[in-house]
Amino acid sequence: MKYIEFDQSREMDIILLGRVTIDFNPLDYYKSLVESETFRKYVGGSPANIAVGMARLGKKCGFLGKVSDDQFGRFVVEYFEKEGIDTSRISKCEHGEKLGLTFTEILSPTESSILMYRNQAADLQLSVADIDEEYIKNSKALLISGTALAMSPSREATLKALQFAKKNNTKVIFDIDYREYNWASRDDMAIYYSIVAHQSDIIIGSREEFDITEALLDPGRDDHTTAKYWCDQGSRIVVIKHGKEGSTAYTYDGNDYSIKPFPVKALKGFGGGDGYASSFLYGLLEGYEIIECLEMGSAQAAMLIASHGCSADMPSAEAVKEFIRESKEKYGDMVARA
Ligand SMILES: Nc1ncnc2c1ncn2[C@@H]1O[C@H](COP(=O)(O)OP(=O)(O)O)[C@@H](O)[C@H]1O
Ligand SMILES: O=C(O)C[C@@H](O)[C@H](O)C(=O)COP(=O)(O)O
Repeated sequence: MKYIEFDQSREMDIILLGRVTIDFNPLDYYKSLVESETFRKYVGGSPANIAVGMARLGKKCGFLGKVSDDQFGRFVVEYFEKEGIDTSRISKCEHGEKLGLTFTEILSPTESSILMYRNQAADLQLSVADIDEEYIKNSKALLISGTALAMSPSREATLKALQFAKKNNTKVIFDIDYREYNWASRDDMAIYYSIVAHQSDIIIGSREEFDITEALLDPGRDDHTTAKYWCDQGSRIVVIKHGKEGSTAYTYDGNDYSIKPFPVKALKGFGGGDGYASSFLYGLLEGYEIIECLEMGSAQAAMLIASHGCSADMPSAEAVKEFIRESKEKYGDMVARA
């Protein structure tokens, strides 16, 4: 059963809107950031990672974002171009705003944290003037990363993109992508997350992210109540992730499909979410059954957990499928059957 029908006549598969930044991941990991001395630089930011992920899987991606007018801004644009991502809607900041920087701390395979430098972050300078209807109309889907709603002018730009997507039947994917930085209050998060969630065809988030989104509605829901609420509001698929416990996709017809994480030798704790979104959405765009989308998402998430980088380590579709074949031989099926 296909839960979502994309307009296959459109040239672009997906536009990613929001944060593009730089990740600095320690090469001398398994110690604290206080002690780490050597870092490798990667393109970062959740929607940017997903753009690279989906481009490597073979999808035609475009990015709607803002970068600094300096060497780092050039680095990310050139990296995207090398990956075949359309950069025609990435513009430079004009008032000296700088790309956000993320220093990651990898204390152990299971304990990681991130430290973000996001004062006057370039990505949050995206403005309504940067959003044009034709671009959105030409894409099958638009992914909105929740952090883009944290501040003006990016907040209004995001809501403008959302309106054009709704008007033109461009499917809206909302990756709640909660990052505490740049938000003025929990109420602001609940207000803006829920505005977008109410209009999304697909919502992806962790339990904590749904709790934040629902804080002014009816806090304390369980997963089934959350999924039913958002599907009653018009969503076709609601994905709730539970880290190492696995994840479930709830569909508008009242069904749910669960997948366990693939066993893997973890290197770090982050990056899984972006790997997951890349393959899950790839599967949907390919017209796969939802359980196959989940299997690919969970597999790619595990591959990212085992890698040093996020964007740079995104695999090809063949590599994800090979990983699934090998894992199934060793460990059996990851589909959690009721
Ligand atoms: N240790 C792990 N081993 C294998 N897969 C994992 C591991 N931790 C997380 N994952 C996978 O990554 C996905 C996303 O992780 P999660 O922590 O839920 O989201 P996020 O990274 O966005 O915070 C999970 O649903 C799971 O499939
Ligand atoms: O999203 C960011 O700005 C930082 C990412 O580039 C980072 O590497 C990361 O934390 C990925 O996290 P996840 O995929 O949500 O686990």
